[in-house]
Amino acid sequence: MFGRGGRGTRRTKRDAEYPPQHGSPVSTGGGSPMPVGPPVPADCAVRLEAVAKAYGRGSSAVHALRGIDLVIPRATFTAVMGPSGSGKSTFLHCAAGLDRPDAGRVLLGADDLTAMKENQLTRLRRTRLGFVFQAFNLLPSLTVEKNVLLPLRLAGQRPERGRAAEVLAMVGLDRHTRRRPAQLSGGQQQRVAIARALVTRPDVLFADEPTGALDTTTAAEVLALLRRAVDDTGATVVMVTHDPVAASYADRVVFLAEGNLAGELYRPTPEAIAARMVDLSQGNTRQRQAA
Ligand SMILES: Nc1ncnc2c1ncn2[C@@H]1O[C@H](COP(=O)(O)OP(=O)(O)OP(=O)(O)O)[C@@H](O)[C@H]1O
Repeated sequence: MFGRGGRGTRRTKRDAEYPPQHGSPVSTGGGSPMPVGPPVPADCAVRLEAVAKAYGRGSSAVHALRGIDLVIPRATFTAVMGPSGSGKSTFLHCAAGLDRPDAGRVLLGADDLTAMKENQLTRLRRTRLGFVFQAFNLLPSLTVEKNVLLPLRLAGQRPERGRAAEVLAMVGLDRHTRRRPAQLSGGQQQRVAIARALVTRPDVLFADEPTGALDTTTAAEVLALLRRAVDDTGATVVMVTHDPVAASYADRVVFLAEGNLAGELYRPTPEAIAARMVDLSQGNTRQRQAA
């Protein structure tokens, strides 16, 4: 199993390197109207360029994302936060190729997701991305091992049992390979989901409220696992959360408000994140009152 590093011991050698001090900015500057940006840095896992997405049309359109420019470096843990309705889910769906932006580009490494056909996108999601959701989404009729091997089967790769054993050992569940999901606790099910997301060695693991259904102690174990996946295996994790404590496990917290980037914090405390969230929520309330 990954060690139980906890939040007190989670900093690594990357502390000296991230955020970058010179060149290769992490935010790309905001507001560039052109989808053609500077060359993609070699260590860039995901890059969003002027990404915009609206639901509906005309005066009733809801502008969920209003031109997001963001670089997510490899082997980093990014949390995405913001008030309800600020665009977090839309951001995650666009960044992970689950939804198409109306404008702008999303690059996974050097590959432009927004230029891909649907079948290419499906293949890319199966082979190069991992997903963890609040509701675990395990198949109840399959054993733990078969759930973990499923992405390899779907990607047309050999379902190597050795690889399943490896990722299940990472998450501390190597003795539970033959159980069914219903025979596991919620925290254990989420650990299986993390093993499943890591089995293909994805370029990026996207997590949508991964601790939303867990108690505080179990949530801390799951977050420590995500942290260790970054620190020990060089995974790149992007996580949407409402929880400042969960977000404090990340290297960087990116804030959204009304579909715009609204700042970022590096290696913040839960208190600093909560304070920023209060500011953003009050801003939202003031804007609603002024409207
Ligand atoms: N399918 C849809 N049709 C119409 N409007 C939508 C749709 N999906 C999202 N929206 C709207 O887009 C905006 C951004 O939604 P999104 O779900 O991305 O926000 P969020 O920050 O994830 O919210 P929450 O924290 O409440 O889950 C909201 O105003 C929402 O009502």
